[in-house]
Amino acid sequence: MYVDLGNALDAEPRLTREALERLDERVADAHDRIARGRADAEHGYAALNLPDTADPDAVRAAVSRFDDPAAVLTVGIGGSALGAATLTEALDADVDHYVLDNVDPDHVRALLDSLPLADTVVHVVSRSGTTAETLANFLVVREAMDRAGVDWTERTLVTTGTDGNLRTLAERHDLPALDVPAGVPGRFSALSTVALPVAALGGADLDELLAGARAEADRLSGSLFDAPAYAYGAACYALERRGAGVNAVVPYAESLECFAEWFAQLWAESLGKDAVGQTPARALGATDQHSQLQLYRAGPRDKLVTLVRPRERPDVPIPETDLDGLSYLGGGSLATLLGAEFEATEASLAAANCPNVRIEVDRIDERGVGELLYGMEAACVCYGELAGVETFTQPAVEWGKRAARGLLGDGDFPEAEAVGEKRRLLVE
Ligand SMILES: O=P(O)(O)OC[C@H]1O[C@H](O)[C@H](O)[C@@H](O)[C@@H]1O
Repeated sequence: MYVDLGNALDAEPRLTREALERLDERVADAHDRIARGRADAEHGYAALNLPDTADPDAVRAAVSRFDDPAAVLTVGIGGSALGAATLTEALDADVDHYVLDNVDPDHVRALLDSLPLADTVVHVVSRSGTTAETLANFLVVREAMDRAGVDWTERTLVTTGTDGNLRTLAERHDLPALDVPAGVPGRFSALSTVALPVAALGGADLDELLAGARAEADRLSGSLFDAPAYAYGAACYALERRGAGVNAVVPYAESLECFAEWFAQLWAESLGKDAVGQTPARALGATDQHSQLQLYRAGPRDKLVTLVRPRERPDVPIPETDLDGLSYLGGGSLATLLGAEFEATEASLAAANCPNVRIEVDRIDERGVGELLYGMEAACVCYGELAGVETFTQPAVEWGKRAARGLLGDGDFPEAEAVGEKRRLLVE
């Protein structure tokens, strides 16, 4: 992964090279802390060991029972869904991958009605094994398979923690089950049993994916000027401290659209604590140049824009045309056009003093995606260390989960009482 911070300097909010150099001492401390956490496989830090601890053979063995399915349905939410969706989209999986992460009844019904259930693998994923949306959706999927005369126990793979409802269910029905590795929070689990099975079913080379991640891990060092992941994490932290409370992530590749969604969870849940954090915004280049860019360039000076692209990509030629006005396009190519749009946007932000960072990988392939996902995770952990937040918890999310469980009658949760205290100013 390549990180170019040039356009993040001396813009507004103002971050200087000298400030980054001063911050580098703290990056060295952060690196020591991260290295210690990894060595002791502490909760959260263990995720940064996945390039070495993940077992691609076990994943391949677990999916080998499913013979060339037409579709894979991931039933999971948040970190139990976004990593898988990111991988299959980025790597152009050779299987139709669907994700059931929401419990909107219309959507669930329509999706299940459209799936070839007899030829679909259901991968149900929940680290805790208790997430209401996931468990409810799985019960609905099971019943739909029953009704379609499909033996769901033959079509289901489970990934979960050592206990919880999903583990009980897997044991009761003797379902094949993979363990979520210990110490790996959901949003850091893309390179584990959580997302690798669907990537394997889609024909991805898991070894190359992990090799890419390992290459990025090997670049971690005690200076942000030598470690791309830390360069990004530290620059984001420093810019946020100076007022860049928004981080707009703009991949210039359709196949990385979901990556931006994955990044949003990683950044928001990990760093949004103690009144710090950077709000992730999602956009897609070049499409959103024609919608959101106006705000990024000319709106409040509270933003960092992160531009992401591969250095090489397959191309499509643009046919010659005899229309004079289009002669600058004819004979060119779509990749050249997209590259020009990327550089024009970058320059336009810089000209307006909007800090922006360029992140590149060589190609959007297993290696590049492994580097990118690992790099962003390490960047996030570095930012968390610098900000002094608990990167690997999500107490604010848990609050809402308890309130919902209380409302649904799953126990006595004081948080549920807040629902009855809702204030109203209803305008009809
Ligand atoms: O994997 P699960 O335990 O079902 O959790 C799924 C998701 O739910 C929660 O709300 C957490 O905030 C997320 O970090 C997590 O990824």
